[in-house]
Amino acid sequence: MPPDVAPSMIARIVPVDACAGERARAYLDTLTKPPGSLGKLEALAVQLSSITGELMPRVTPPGVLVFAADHGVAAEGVSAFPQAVTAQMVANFASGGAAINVFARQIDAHVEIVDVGVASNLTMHGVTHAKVRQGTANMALENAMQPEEAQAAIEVGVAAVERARQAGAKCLIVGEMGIANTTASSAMLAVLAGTPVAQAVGAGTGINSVQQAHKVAVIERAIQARQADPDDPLDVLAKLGGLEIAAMVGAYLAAAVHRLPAVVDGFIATVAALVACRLCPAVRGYLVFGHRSEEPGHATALEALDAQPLLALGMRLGEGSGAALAFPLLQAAAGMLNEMATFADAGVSDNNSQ
Ligand SMILES: O=C(O)c1ccc[n+]([C@@H]2O[C@H](COP(=O)([O-])O)[C@@H](O)[C@H]2O)c1
Ligand SMILES: Cc1cc2nc[nH]c2cc1C
Repeated sequence: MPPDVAPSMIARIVPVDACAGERARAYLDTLTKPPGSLGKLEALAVQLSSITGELMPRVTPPGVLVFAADHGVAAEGVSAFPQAVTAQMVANFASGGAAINVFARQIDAHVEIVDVGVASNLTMHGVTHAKVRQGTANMALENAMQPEEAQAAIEVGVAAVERARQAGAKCLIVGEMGIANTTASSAMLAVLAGTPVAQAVGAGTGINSVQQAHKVAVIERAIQARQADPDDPLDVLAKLGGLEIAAMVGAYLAAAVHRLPAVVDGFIATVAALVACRLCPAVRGYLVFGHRSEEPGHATALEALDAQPLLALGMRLGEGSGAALAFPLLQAAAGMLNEMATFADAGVSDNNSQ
């Protein structure tokens, strides 16, 4: 059995640098604006300094990582779309036609699509082959993954961050694609946050209320049968999770190891972030929450992480789309620290001059 990747990563994570954050906070008040007038952007600038340890943090170029995998629980009829759409969308990502491709081009991001567990064999150009298995098992009938498979999928996420870093990425935008992964995420969230399943379940890709009641029943049955330990995030991940969700956990851990800001996307991404933060609470400081998804469980997941996302655009797509759209705000926050003139530089009277 391979050595557990999560503990070895966790040992390398240090909390964000609060002193660097304080220096940025003080410096912001010397810039040519009334103190605090850039609101949440100032808090974001402070966070970027505390993540990188630098008064003048850099977030460009960003790297987009999209992890794709299938879910055995799709066989229970919990999604509005057939399982084949996962592979079809991976092909669409590879040819540059998906929303994430468009948004990534707008921010000059390098994009890597990683097959961590798509059910069919993919051979197209532009997809990294890192398949751990051909989709998870149906969690209603058996554990979604073996613990070693979850570990291997975490390792896929770690390795992808390493490649993004080698390619020069200064900020990570992490996304996913996987038909039925809202079912896995809702099950994980219900166990990890101790909330009723009905509160963690939504329409995903667009199921109706009758189908949603069925989805709740499938998840309740799976939770009852799997008996995942709520105090053991890796147990929850392996028994109820997904391969792409595990890869995202690995990506967030690796971002923290390398002191890179990671922009969290929607519901599935936030549940993965919750696993990473339960494994290592110091990861939380490295995460910037891009948007609030329409998926109702997202509110519960965000609350569990005490997170307030930057945007709320009524989106529920996934792929990293909401995180990519939030990225220009990180650019603005970093740009403020790097480029704004101080009162002294610009010869502008500050509020202590009268
Ligand atoms: O990111 C979100 O908040 C989000 C909310 C609902 C659906 N999705 C996407 O839709 C797919 C999962 O939906 P479903 O209905 O198949 O479970 C998966 O590919 C996700 O990327 C994503
Ligand atoms: C078309 C489609 C695109 C997606 N992107 C992320 N999840 C998705 C689900 C569907 C169904």
